[in-house]
This record gives sequence, structure tokens and C-alpha cells, in this order.
Amino acid sequence: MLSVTGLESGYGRARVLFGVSLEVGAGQLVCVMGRNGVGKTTLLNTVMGVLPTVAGTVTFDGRDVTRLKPHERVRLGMGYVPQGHQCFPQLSVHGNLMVTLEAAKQPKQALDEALDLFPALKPLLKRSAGHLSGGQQQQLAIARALVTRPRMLILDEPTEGIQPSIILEIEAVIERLHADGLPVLLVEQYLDIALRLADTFAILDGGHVVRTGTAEDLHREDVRRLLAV
Ligand SMILES: Nc1ncnc2c1ncn2[C@@H]1O[C@H](COP(=O)(O)OP(=O)(O)OP(=O)(O)O)[C@@H](O)[C@H]1O
Repeated sequence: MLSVTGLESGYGRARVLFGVSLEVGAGQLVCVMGRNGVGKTTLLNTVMGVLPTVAGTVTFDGRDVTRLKPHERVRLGMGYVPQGHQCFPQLSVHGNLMVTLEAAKQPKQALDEALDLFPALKPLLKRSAGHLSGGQQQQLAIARALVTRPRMLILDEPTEGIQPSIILEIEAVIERLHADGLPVLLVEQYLDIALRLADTFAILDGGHVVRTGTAEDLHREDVRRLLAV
């Protein structure tokens, strides 16, 4: 579904990713892990076209999207939830969802389906997004990606800085979407959550993929060492 080959990118002259390759097959959940600053966010932003690709290719559903703009990738079905649950703080929860729904030209049913996955948002529809807790904002950010009816979901640390009860709700939604066959590329900091959710892993270190495989393939102590701060 998503194929990243030899990807290189960075900021100005500072190269951050060096020949990163990974695959997310149909219905697969692939988890990218690694210490702070190894390039996980840079990888997702490059996959989505938020950052330009210096070398390598990104192919989505058999189509080379390397030179497409982020909104064009979203239109093709790449749903993105960037780090830091970016919502429009002055708009209500409903307003945030409607703006995305209208931009994506999806029917109202797509909004109802997203809210069914996050029933905790239903009583908050009139509240300003800026007045939600961090966990509620993250749920709204995922719901916004879902109203575009993506064919794949790309999530950057959806559990970061969030109260444990909401982490469990978010994990359950990701698990449900995966069970329904949606391919997912997930950056996740908590190893236990990653081990419960992922089919395969890619571990980044210094802008390189240094380990890939299933949970069984990965040597637990080796992985802990690569993730230790
Ligand atoms: N806007 C930027 N300008 C310059 N350098 C940046 C910028 N954003 C990130 N970097 C640098 O790129 C490298 C990779 O950062 P990135 O955010 O991709 O790492 P990460 O693995 O996602 O880390 P974290 O877990 O802290 O989010 C780091 O050295 C970081 O300092």
C-alpha cells in the first residue's frame, strides 16, 4: 500500500534521513520506533510531503507520490495525524470536523462514523477545541483524519502527553481500524502499546532504519537498548 524507498530528507543542509526504506502492506500496521531526535517525525512529514524529498521515492497504492503536495496525498487517501494534535483552537469540535469534511468533500455520514469511534467527543461538539484536554484534542485530531475517509492512516505519537484512560481509548480505536483492514503507519513511543498493535516494526537510529521485523524477530533487549534515552 505504502512503499518508501531510499528516502533522504532534512532541514536545509542538515540531512536527517539517510536512505530510509519501509513497506506498509494492505491491512498492515507498521510501527516506527526510536529515541528522541532520530528522525521519526521527519520521516512522516516527508512521506506526507510536508517536507521535500531530497532523494528516494514514496509510492502509495502503486502511484509515485514523491512530488505531490500534502493535500494531494490526502486526497488520494493518505490520512495524517501530525504530532501535537493540531486543531483549530478557536473553532468548536463540530467546526473542526466540518471544515475537514467539507474540504474532503465527504458526506455527513463520514462525520457520524468518526464520532461513533470517539463517542466521548459527542457531548463536546459545541466546545472550542482550544478548551479540550490534550487527550480530547488528540481524539479530535484522529477523528478529523477519519472524516476524510482515508485508505491509510499515518499517526505521529498519538499517545504522547496524554492521560492513561484516553491512551487506552485511542489504542482501542487504532486496533479497531486495523482489525477493519485499514493500513496504519504509526510512530509510537510506548513499547508495550507498539507490541500489542503492530504487525511489524521499523526502528530508526540516527536517520537510518537499523532493525525491521515482527515482534518475534526483534530481540527484546536489543530493542530496549535502541529505544533507551
Ligand atoms: N524544523 C527543524 N529545523 C531543523 N532541524 C530540525 C527541525 N525539526 C527537527 N529537526 C532536527 O531533526 C532531527 C530529527 O528530528 P525529528 O523531530 O524527526 O525526530 P523524532 O525522532 O521525531 O523525535 P521526537 O521523538 O523528539 O519527536 C533532530 O536532530 C531535530 O533536532
